[in-house]
Amino acid sequence: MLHRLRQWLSPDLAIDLGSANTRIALFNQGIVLDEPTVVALQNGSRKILGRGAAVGKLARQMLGRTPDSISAVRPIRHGVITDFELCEAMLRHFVQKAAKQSPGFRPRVLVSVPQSITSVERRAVFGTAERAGAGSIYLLESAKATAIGAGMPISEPLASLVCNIGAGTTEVAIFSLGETVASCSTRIAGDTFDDAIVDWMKQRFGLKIGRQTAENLKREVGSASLQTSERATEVNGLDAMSSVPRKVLVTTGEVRQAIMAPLAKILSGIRQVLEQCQPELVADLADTGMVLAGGSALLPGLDDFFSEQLAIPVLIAEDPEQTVVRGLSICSEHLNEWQSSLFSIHNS
Ligand SMILES: Nc1ncnc2c1ncn2[C@@H]1O[C@H](COP(=O)(O)OP(=O)(O)OP(=O)(O)O)[C@@H](O)[C@H]1O
Repeated sequence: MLHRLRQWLSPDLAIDLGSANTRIALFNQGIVLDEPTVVALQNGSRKILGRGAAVGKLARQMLGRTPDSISAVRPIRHGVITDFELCEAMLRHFVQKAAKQSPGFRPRVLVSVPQSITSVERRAVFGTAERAGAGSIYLLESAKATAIGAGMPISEPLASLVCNIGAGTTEVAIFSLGETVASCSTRIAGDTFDDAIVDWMKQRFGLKIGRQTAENLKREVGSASLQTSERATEVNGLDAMSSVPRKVLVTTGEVRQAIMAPLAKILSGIRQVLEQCQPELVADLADTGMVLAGGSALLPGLDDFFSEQLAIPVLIAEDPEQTVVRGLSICSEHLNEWQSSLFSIHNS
């Protein structure tokens, strides 16, 4: 009864604070916010535009096409906070938007963090969440949140292999009996694919394009596998020599070539995780396979690519970009059960 009253006055929040997107789920209500992790500032100032409201979707519209007087900033890079002040202001805005809190009450929040986070970076997340209005704060590694969100049987004496490829980090882990048996966290993910496309367009076509155009190109015709049907799209850019606008036609095969180097690095990270494991557990994976999550799991053919290279089945989680926040949400509804997996601090 008391628990229900507290949830009514100040509902628990599960927050996936991602490099590209922030997602918030509320106790018993599911995902209530899904917005880009971006804030828009007046140039030369630290003030967020629109009296603090130019964050998320509104700020994203400004990214890449901002007038000279406005800059759009992502306060999280590779899964860790790089600009505390802006991250705090953004988070406060998102928390207020996600749930009405009764005066005097601070919500309990559960936030995902990369496995490779340092103790200093972890303290920064606690501090930022606290100043943004959180009461008790719990942190959970995003690989474990992914496995929970994907409904994997991580407490059983079986190997469960998960790979979450977001925008700024790739988190790979094998779980068995509730413990992390082997893991790897790299800063190669969707943003790296976009950078690789920018570089490749310059080398191959002598065309300069921005990151946003590269991301659109990846989403429109990108693929990781030869089995995906070939598509093509026209890309606008600036001629690298003459600086005049120019268009080129880019195909699926060309985007695949552009992102192959970062993809190979992610593959090598997964292989390293497999090598850290006992042969019996790795043998389980021939049946259980790997679950792929994170927004980059939406890249067509990524499951076929990993499946061919690793010779195990690969499944894409349902709504893969939401797997982490789903896992956090499940965890926040059963906090006692997952206590041993969490880092926490408590404020009144
Ligand atoms: N259809 C698609 N094809 C390829 N990539 C996609 C597609 N849709 C989204 N992405 C990529 O997914 C990434 C965003 O994923 P996600 O929202 O899981 O990241 P994040 O949680 O913000 O980042 P991180 O967990 O790394 O901090 C971006 O790089 C985006 O380009």
